[in-house]
Amino acid sequence: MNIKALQYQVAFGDVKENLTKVRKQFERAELKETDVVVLPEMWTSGYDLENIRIHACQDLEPAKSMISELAQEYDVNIVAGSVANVKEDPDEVYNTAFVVDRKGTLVYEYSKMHLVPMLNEPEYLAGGQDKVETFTLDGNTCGVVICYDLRFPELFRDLALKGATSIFVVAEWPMARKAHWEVLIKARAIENQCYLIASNTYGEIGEIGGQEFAGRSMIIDPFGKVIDETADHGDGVVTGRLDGNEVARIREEVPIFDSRKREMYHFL
Ligand SMILES: NC(=O)CCC(=O)C(=O)O
Repeated sequence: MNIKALQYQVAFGDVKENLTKVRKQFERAELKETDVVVLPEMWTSGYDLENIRIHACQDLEPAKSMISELAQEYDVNIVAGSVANVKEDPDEVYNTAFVVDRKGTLVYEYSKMHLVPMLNEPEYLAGGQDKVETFTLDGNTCGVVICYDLRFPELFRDLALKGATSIFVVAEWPMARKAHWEVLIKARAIENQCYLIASNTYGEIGEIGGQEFAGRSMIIDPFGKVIDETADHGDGVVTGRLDGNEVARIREEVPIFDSRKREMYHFL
């Protein structure tokens, strides 16, 4: 699969502007021969949590319809980052990631289970209750997690054991903890011997003195090598070709899945 993960600045609390921005990013990204496009976290609203109910999508709309149109127009699968989203209960807003295939069909949806205390998410958002599952894009088994989830290796192991060979991380990761971002993305790829594809936003977002985000979107191979990365600042696209045979080769060379001792891991 040929992947492009987009790095751009999400507009704070402006859903209309953010929908337009995504269209423009698609126009600029030169998507010929691309199989999957990846967007960052909370891309319709940013972290405007005080007004999140106003900005929230309802059952992923209007974001899903626009993404579905783009998928068909460009003939690509889209790991559509995440959006603030209301489901049945109008009082609960989730941070929901979703994925559509080339036909524009929704193939997967996941609401962030680990809410970030450092960004006040638990005060404004509801935590997702569904277990993460894999989904298939062009015959490849994939998983998606959202930003702070990166700190929970159990989640990644669960996806790897369910067969994921590529895991997408959609993020608005702050500059204050950039060093963790870089190390953890690589660690999750190495320990699960799979591709990690991470899309982050960058720059100061919010009112004056708002949160600064770290950029540095990346694609890492199953041996931990950086295939491509962006700078900390500025719009950019990371590009990589993912090869299922490479995952199998690395897993044979360093056979950690065979060496696991499940019965010894008392916390499981
Ligand atoms: N948007 C996020 O989940 C940020 C996570 C974060 O700030 C951290 O893990 O550190």
